[in-house]
Amino acid sequence: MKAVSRTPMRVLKTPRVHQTTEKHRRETSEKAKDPVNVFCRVRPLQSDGDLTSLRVKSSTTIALNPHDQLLQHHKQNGAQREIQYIFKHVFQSDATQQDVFASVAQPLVENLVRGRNSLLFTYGVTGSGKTYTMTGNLRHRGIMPRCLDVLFRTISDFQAKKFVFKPDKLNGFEILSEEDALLERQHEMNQRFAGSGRFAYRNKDSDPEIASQASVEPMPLLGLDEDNMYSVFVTYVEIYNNSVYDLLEDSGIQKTLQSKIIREDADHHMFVHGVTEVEVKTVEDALEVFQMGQKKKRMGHTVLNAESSRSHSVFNIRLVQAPTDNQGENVVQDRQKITVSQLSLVDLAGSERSSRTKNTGVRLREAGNINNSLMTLRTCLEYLRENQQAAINGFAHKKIPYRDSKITHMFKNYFDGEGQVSMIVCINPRMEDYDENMQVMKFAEMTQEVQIARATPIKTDLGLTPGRRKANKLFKIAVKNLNELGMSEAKDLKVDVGLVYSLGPDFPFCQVDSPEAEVKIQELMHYLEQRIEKRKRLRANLDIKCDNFRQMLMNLDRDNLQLSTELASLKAVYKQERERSFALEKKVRIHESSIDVLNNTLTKRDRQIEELTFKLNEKENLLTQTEHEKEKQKKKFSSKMAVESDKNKRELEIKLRQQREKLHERMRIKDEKLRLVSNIIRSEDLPSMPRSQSSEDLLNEKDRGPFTARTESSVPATRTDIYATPRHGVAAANNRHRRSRSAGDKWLEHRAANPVPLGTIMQPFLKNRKSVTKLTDMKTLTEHGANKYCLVSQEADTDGDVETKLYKGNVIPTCGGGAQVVFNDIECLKQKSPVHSPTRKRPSNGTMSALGVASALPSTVTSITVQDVASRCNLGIEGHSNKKTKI
Ligand SMILES: Nc1ncnc2c1ncn2[C@@H]1O[C@H](COP(=O)(O)OP(=O)(O)OP(=O)(O)O)[C@@H](O)[C@H]1O
Repeated sequence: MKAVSRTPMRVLKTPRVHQTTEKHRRETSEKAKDPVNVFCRVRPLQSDGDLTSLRVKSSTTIALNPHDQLLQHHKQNGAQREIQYIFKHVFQSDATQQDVFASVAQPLVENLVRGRNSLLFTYGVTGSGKTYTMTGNLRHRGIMPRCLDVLFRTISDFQAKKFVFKPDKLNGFEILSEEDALLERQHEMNQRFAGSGRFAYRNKDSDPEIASQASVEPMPLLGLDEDNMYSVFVTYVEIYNNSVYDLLEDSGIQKTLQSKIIREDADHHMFVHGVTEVEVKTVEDALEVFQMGQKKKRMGHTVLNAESSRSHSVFNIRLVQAPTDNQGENVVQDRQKITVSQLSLVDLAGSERSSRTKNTGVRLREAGNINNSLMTLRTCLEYLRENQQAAINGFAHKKIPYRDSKITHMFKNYFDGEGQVSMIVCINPRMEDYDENMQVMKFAEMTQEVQIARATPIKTDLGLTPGRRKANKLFKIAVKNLNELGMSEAKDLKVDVGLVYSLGPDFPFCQVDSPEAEVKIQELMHYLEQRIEKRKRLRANLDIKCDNFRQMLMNLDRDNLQLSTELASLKAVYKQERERSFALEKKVRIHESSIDVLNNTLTKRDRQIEELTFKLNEKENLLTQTEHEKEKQKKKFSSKMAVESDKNKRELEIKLRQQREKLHERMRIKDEKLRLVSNIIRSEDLPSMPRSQSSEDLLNEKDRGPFTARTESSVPATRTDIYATPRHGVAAANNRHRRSRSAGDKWLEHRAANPVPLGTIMQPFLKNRKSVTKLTDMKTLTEHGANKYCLVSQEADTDGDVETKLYKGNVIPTCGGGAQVVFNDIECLKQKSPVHSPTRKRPSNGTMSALGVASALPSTVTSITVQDVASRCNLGIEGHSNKKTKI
């Protein structure tokens, strides 16, 4: 920044920028001072409807404009329309966190690495983005995590082991021996395992917030002294109501933090007495410590009912560095050689006035304290600037009231001493903040004019060879590699990196015109003798080195010669191998081309297989579909068939029932007829019934069927008479089958197996007869060629009289090849029982009783019923032999 040209100033009507004088600039550079770097960051508007009071005119200039209504008010107060301010850089609302870090904080981290102190603070009204800029959030990491990140990346390979540097509680550090540091490390580890101590809670990778904040990859910084060892320490304090609190303090069960005092160390640096300094080895460690501080801060605020924006937060990063020894492996055990540099990151409280926030009570006190501390900061900077200007003009100095506020007291040595100070002015461009922003700008304007002495880098030169650490490291790697290759001579190799080609300190100051000239000359002589001595030593050393070098060169030359010969032979071998390799390559190419061809074929085949598989799949699908269809049809038909068969079954059942009913009906009619017939038969005195319509005729008529001709006219009336003579010449149903009487009738007698012998005077006349006991079908009739049929039935009545009835009929062949019997005569023969009274009794029912004649009649006769007789009488066999018998 061109310090003077960027001094902001009010512009009257037309914007105008003041330029500081050339004299001021020259004097500043002469004293190697730098102005405070003031940057401006404009945050985005919260909503699109918000009015803005600010306009960014260029990368360094902004203009503040009051709104029209406000303008009226300001005009009345004598304010101007537009005021321009110039900064080192203006970050517009779309500037990224990385932009801000790269421009503002990266140079400060570089300072830190080079051993210089820096201070960076954010200033602005509440909600203007101070914390956002300094700390940021998970997605938009602020300056602090980025500083840590870049710092650790830079020193990662050059860090001292933990506890090599130990804070001495007076803002300085001491160096522990390797053994002591190891003990400390073990102690810490024990504490961690035991779950006590400050970092007992620590668990790496446990906090995603920390992990994400430490995940960017900035480029490491330049300017690192690679022969030094580094350690990073952090402190985190809060200034609230003008009291300093240590946010990393291990307060145990106590909830409230104890306020700390600020003290000055031996080098006139201010520090918080008894503050907890935590050594951190990684960025994650550091962020975890910060988070712990944040937690404490929130807890403290809850206890005190405070607001975070009402306190100043100071996060200090301290880098401790010290040179390494001759071998570049350990830190030189000399605390005088330690360099401590510090980067203080300060997030100031909101700068608004108490009148605006309309605070009362505690809040008013807070606001008052904030105002006081910021006012003191302002006053201090103002006085500082005035003093600096007065010093140029030779005027008296004003006493700067650093002690009036903790924040100024803490950073006194930055302003009084040396270092680099930067400030980011955070602006919320909304119209409501116009007045506050004006105040902020005024402060920024004044701050930019304050000059801070540039820190002189501390050179910790021990006279040791620069780069010794790296050389040593490389040498070790080389030895290790040789050992791995099995070269035994590697063990004896030694590296000499400690050679010093320096004649020592500068000549002492000699002024020989003073009274102490003698002493001075003596000192000078002593110095020169030492120098000559040293030179001799160096010469001798140089000679030895030169001899060694020469010897080495000769060895190298010899080796070179040997190597050249080897190389020539190897070249020849190489040539041969190359030719062979060419031949092999050629073969490979041929094989490759054939592989290509095969691959092509394979691809074609694969494609064909794919196509066929596709077709097969299609076919299979079709088949499955057809089968499915078939199955469906089958199911359909089977269900249809089931329905049909059900229907048929039902119909058949109905028909069967009808048939059965019909049959029953016919049976009933037949029974009825038979009953009548049997009644007629049993009637004792058979009156000569007119033959016109006897029951037998009725029966015959019914049973004859369509193929049977009525015999009524041709057959003479049958008379049932116990004395009836046998009749001959029964009319045939079919004239064609009539037999002549002269031929003689052939009788088929159908009787029981053991008939009761007929003891009657009258014997039945059956000439040319054949007896059968069973008549199953027409075969029996036709077999014997009978044309007459006689059914013999024997019954015993209740008096024991045996009655033998002979039912006679003609056998008439039928058209279907069967035969039928037409009964036309009944003969009744009776035997009187000698044991019973001659009184005749009619049988009570149609069944012949076996009582009384049991001994005389065989059992078969007794079982013959009228029904049986009727059914036998009614036997008409017709049709073919395999046809059912018709009844
Ligand atoms: N440049 C920016 N870009 C995006 N968001 C921002 C920016 N600056 C601030 N904000 C947002 O504005 C809000 C207020 O910001 P922040 O807390 O940093 O203000 P502050 O000045 O620190 O306030 P306080 O004085 O109360 O601490 C936050 O939600 C933050 O994310």
